[in-house]
Amino acid sequence: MKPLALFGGTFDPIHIGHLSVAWEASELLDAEVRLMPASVPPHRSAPTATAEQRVEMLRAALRGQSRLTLDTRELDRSGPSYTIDTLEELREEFGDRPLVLLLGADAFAGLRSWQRWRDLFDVTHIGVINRPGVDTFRSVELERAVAPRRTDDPSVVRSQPAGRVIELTVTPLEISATRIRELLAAGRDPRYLLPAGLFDDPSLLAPYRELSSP
Ligand SMILES: Nc1ncnc2c1ncn2[C@@H]1O[C@H](COP(=O)(O)OP(=O)(O)OP(=O)(O)O)[C@@H](O)[C@H]1O
Ligand SMILES: O=C(O)c1ccc[n+]([C@@H]2O[C@H](COP(=O)([O-])O)[C@@H](O)[C@H]2O)c1
Repeated sequence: MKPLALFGGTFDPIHIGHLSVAWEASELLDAEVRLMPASVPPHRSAPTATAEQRVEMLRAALRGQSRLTLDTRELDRSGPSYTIDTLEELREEFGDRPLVLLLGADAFAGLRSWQRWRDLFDVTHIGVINRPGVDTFRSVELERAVAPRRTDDPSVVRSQPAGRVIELTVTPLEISATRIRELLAAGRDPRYLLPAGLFDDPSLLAPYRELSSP
């Protein structure tokens, strides 16, 4: 069955790195991929842009293609957007369809500090995406914990609803939202690090440009 993959993030703002790795993950898994903005991202300070502003940027970024779509369900909940709550809700909705939680290697490295992290494997597979400068299995404890679940075969992921960890090797792109916020705050114009749609409406990037205003 065609898997449904969820790529959660703060997307403050969405950048070309997110889009490119999500696109390649969708090809590698032959999956439908949804970008899923966190309303209140756990484990980090409040984003610069509001949830509504981040969703507007995502809409602008995703325009003109249909492979990647938007899932705003986390905006309907108050409090921290714990992934386990979201995935349990998705499991209820999608029955036995394979679900894959896509995580960049840096996000995956912190998995053991997540809310009820072990329960995630009851409801989803995890697809780990390489990221420049991050050793995907740098934590021996995490490597040991997931070793029995690892596979490099997408057909295994397609044949069961949850419980496996698959490494997805994508074109590495050293782009981060932190760097983009710094550039915008410095009055720079990171045109080719951001999707073109974000430049169509000047109000979309205003929250970051305002950081440099006196
Ligand atoms: N260039 C990239 N390559 C691979 N994965 C990425 C890349 N950028 C972001 N991700 C992944 O996308 C998800 C959402 O990331 P997030 O929205 O926090 O972006 P970020 O660029 O890491 O932001 P920030 O710099 O603000 O921490 C995470 O799983 C993260 O690991
Ligand atoms: O559920 C948790 O405890 C948890 C802890 C940290 C991060 N997450 C999720 O991981 C995704 C990436 O987070 P971030 O902070 O790198 O944008 C995003 O969907 C977050 O909601 C989830």
